Amino acid sequence: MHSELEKILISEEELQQKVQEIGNQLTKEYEGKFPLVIGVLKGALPFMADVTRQMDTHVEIDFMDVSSYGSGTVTSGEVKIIKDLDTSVEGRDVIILEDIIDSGITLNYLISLIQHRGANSVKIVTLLDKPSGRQVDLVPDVVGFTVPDAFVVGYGLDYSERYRNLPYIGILKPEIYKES
Ligand SMILES: O=P(O)(O)OC[C@H]1O[C@H](OP(=O)(O)OP(=O)(O)O)[C@H](O)[C@@H]1O
Ligand code: HPA
Ligand SMILES: [Mg+2]
Repeated sequence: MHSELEKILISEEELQQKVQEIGNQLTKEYEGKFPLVIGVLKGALPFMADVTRQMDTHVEIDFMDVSSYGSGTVTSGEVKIIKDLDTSVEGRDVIILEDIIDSGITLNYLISLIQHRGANSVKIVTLLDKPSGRQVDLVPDVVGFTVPDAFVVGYGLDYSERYRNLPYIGILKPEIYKES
């Protein structure tokens, strides 16, 4: 385990097992369709790479980069679009893939945007859900794991742009983010 972690919350094996289950579920739900899978950068990158490879249907992929955290552990409450989609969502069956829903502010914004642009359907799939952080009313359609009220890192999730490359999810030692 990385020395700056308090503990491992979800192992690499548990992640891979869950990703496979979610991929199978999406394969069944979108059979015969051509969903547009939107990954929310940067955190959703490993989850998106793994889950789309478990989907046995045609999929189109695209990315949005939005940010509300800056480099800290508390949301600014303001969502900025850093990179917009290349694809039109009009009439499409959209699947949004997220690494974590915490306050819900990022996804709340994205769902409204994509609905407003005329998507046929929008499904929210998140690897992690942290309900204790919620500031807006938002219930995802698919949740991999519910996590406690702690700052988690790994498998795409960062603190100050570090730890995204860990193959598991861990809880960061509080002294690491209290230092800065
Ligand atoms: O529910 P919320 O409180 O809005 O938090 C969740 C969002 O925050 C993180 O992204 P961040 O803005 O830190 O960008 P990153 O993915 O590039 O790390 C995370 O990846 C989610 O997208
Ligand atoms: O717990 C978290 N970890 C990393 N990024 C995050 N963005 C929102 N919550 C978190
Ligand atoms: Mg982040």
